[in-house]
Amino acid sequence: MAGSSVRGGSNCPPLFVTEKPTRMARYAYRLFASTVLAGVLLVWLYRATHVPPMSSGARWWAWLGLSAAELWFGFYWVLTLSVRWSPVFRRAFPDQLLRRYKEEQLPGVDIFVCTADPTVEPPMLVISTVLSVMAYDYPKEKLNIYLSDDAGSIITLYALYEASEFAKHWLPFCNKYQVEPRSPAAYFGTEASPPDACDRKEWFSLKEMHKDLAARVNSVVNSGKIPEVSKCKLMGFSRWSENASFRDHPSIVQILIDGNKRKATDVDGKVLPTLVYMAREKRPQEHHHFKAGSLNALIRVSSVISNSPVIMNVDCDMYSNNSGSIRDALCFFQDEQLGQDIAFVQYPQNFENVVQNDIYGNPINTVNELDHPCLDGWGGMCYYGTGCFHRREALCGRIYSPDYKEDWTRVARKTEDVIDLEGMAESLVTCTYEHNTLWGVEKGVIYGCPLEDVITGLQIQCRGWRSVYHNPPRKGFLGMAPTSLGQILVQHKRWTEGFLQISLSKYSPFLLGHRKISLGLQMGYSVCGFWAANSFPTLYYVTIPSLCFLNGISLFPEITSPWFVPFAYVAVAAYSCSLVESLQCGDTAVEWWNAQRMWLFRRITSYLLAAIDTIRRMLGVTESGFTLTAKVTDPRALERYKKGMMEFGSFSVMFAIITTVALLNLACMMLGVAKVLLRKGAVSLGAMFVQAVLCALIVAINFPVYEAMFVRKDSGRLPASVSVVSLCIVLPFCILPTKL
Ligand SMILES: O=c1ccn([C@@H]2O[C@H](COP(=O)(O)OP(=O)(O)O[C@H]3O[C@H](CO)[C@@H](O)[C@H](O)[C@H]3O)[C@@H](O)[C@H]2O)c(=O)[nH]1
Ligand SMILES: [Mn+2]
Repeated sequence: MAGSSVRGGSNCPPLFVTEKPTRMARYAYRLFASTVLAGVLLVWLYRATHVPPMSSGARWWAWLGLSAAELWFGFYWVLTLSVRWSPVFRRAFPDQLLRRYKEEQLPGVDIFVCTADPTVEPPMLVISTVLSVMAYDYPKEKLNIYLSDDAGSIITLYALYEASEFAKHWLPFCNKYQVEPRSPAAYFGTEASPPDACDRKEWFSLKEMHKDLAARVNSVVNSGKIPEVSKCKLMGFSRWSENASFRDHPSIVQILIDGNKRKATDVDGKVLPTLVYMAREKRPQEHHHFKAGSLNALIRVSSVISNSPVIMNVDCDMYSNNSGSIRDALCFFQDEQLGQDIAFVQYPQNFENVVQNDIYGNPINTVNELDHPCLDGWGGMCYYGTGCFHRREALCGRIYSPDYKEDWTRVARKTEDVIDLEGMAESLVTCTYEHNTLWGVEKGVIYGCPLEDVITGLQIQCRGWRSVYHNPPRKGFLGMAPTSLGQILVQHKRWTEGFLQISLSKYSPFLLGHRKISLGLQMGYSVCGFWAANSFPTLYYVTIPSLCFLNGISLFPEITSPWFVPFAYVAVAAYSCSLVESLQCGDTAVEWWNAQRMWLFRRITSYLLAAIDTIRRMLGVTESGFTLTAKVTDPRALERYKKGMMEFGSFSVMFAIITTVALLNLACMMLGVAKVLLRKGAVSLGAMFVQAVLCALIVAINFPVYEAMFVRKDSGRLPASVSVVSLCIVLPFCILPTKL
């Protein structure tokens, strides 16, 4: 995509540029989209003008449902145009930044890492992330790292303490050899031997040191006991009482490295970044608001310790993969011409643990390479909760005004005395602190929604700020994608519920964003906002036409009819376009095919259950929660994942739905074809052609399900209980009246 630069003239060279696809490419896409739109309209027209007589009973009902489904799909497709319409691509020039600002003129940066459970999120994983962000290529005295531990676990503090010791060797090493990535686990995990530039002895001794660190931390994880020697070195350990627990403990803030102190130096005598451990107070009767609550606590704690104008946050499993990310992000904030109103810079989510041809279609390349650049094009990439740089003022509720001038070099520390400072910080993260304040409403991250991040970003944009999306060639962050079907579906259910809640609340992009953000952006948000609404039409489309096929009820135009053309055109055009996009964005054809399967599975399970649960919650039956996404997988399951085998294993309603749909279509296809051939000969297939193809495609895409059901013997296969339940549902449909 060759680009044209959009920027007015100025004296100093820009810190970033924005590129767009060529005008030709944009118009070609729009032309294509209008032909598809014409097809959609014709499909609607056909449905409206060929309604069967009501006396035809089943056919009439099936027709009605199908029309509604197609009406929705058409409408939804129009929404998705917003994330294809006008992508923009950003390029930052950190060298210019270096030339323009001296080190002491650069802003301080506060980095937040969140963890919530030392069993689901192993402390070694957490500290690898912490070490990767401590090692950013940025003046260390300007860098402050805060770890929020929602489990309030002494083991996590211990791991962090060990990390602070290891950092004294790791940071100078990274600096000396320009190491990438700077997560020691990721680095030593991929590099088997020292690169040429490295001193061999130094490299091996550091690797050994890291191995020892892992051994010490893991032994404490296993035993649950902190070694006495460490206890003497860090006062924080004495703060845990016998009866403190996950849900019931006081607030603890512990400054492990105080960057202000001269003695906090690495082995080369250079300053280290400030490192702070925080566990906010938890009491069983007080709602803690999950990750949103910890982020707000971190904002307050950091406000008395460093109060940097820039805040970055990552999930504990998302290490920094690019040591230049801070400088890149600052290029956007500090551009004199265009940076004024930028509230946050979001990096894409990329995953370290996905394999080639991932069976779950995990590499979300089209989302990262197309959807997000388009949101950016509308002036508002959304905030995704991790890998995002924020302007503190905007995050804390400031409304954008052109007169406002940021003081990038401000430093604020309430008191020099560390003990006082910790005490002060602790008083800001008690359970009652937020009572009757605007925290979670106007200030900080918004509460009450499983997608706190998206809603927060939207609110910031509605206050007049813009956001940008930055996707440099070397990925900024790498995280862990769930690698089992159940986990993925559950994660998507949480997201879908979150999006649906947003769409139905006063925070809906159409209400909150009315006249504040562009229509394109409102539509862009709604693409995810209406995920849940896709569930019912999709479920209908993958069951009813097949059942009708079995029963000889035709629902689509005959293959010889001119009305067949729009149906065929829309389907072929939409899918080939999606395939081409996917290939262009770097997916393989297999990945695309797998992603289509996951798309189907998510729609008939995660989206469906999310819709049902949201309705139940609106009726006051259930409360929302946050099921942590697993970060460790059973080694055998991991092997299977690498071999491209889908992981089922235990009973779940979601699996039962998937299997039922798969079995139903298999039965319909076999019985339906047999019937047509036996009774009427192949000629009569004409009226059923579309349904036969649809049914066959559903069968083809469900191949891994049949395999898991009938062929596989490993522990990840479909449990017999799921098969039995599905069979009981499908059987009656196969033997019941063939002429309804
Ligand atoms: O009570 C809680 C629950 C979670 N977390 C942290 O939140 C992060 C994200 O949780 P995870 O289980 O990994 O969820 P994912 O589904 O992987 O998270 C995605 O979706 C979330 C919203 O649902 C976003 O907040 C995340 O940034 C995004 O990566 C992790 O670091 C957790 O430690 C907390 O700090 N406190
Ligand atoms: Mn995660």
